Amino acid sequence: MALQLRIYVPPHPLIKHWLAVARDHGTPPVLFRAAMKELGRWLTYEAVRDWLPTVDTTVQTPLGDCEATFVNPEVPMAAVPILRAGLALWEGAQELLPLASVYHLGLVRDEQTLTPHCYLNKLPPQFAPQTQVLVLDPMVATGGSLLAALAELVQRGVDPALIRVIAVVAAPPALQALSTAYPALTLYSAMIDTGLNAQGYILPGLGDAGDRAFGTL
Ligand SMILES: O=P(O)(O)OC[C@H]1O[C@H](OP(=O)(O)OP(=O)(O)O)[C@H](O)[C@@H]1O
Ligand SMILES: O=c1cc[nH]c(=O)[nH]1
Ligand SMILES: [Mg+2]
Repeated sequence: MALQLRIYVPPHPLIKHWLAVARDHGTPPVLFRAAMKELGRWLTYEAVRDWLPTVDTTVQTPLGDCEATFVNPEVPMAAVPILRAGLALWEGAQELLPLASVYHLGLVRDEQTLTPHCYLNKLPPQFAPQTQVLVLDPMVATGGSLLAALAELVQRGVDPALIRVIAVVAAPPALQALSTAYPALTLYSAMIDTGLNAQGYILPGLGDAGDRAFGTL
């Protein structure tokens, strides 16, 4: 059977709540950052529930032996926040993935062409085999930035089937492009919105996530 992009919109009240806070145009940067942090936490919680590698063993409680399951620290785990706005999501995600190696990728869209320009690439030349990668990009609009990030990962040996993406708002043009280029990918998003405006912003979206997070409107 052919692979198909898997898109999950977790029906979680906390995700809905923090998305509403982030969308509200009156939300100041300090609260917007808090909302992105919470969205990063809960979307990651959902994204790793059947994905975090575990190892079964036994522990001794004060009263005796007990079967136990730990997160397996041997399996390589990487996180790739796409700057700037992905940093705000990572604030929450890092509390769930303290063992992940963090590789920052700085991408900014050209406002006219909407193509991404890379200004910082801290990815390693090659990832270890079987590395699981969580990519954090809050806005997936045209999908250009995410596609550029995925190309860098795959070029460095990452299996697309081992990549999970968390986003806050995704738009149909991006999902179409992702599904064609990376059918093995899995994406978790707080919401899928209707489309883009002429400037490439998601409608209704939440505006420019980077500017709102860092107060640079
Ligand atoms: O799907 P796309 O059309 O590529 O748009 C999505 C990108 O746009 C935003 O970044 P931006 O370029 O505004 O940089 P910033 O995070 O520094 O504001 C957002 O954080 C995504 O990375
Ligand atoms: O709506 C959008 C689209 C791209 N980048 C953003 O920050 N917001
Ligand atoms: Mg921006």
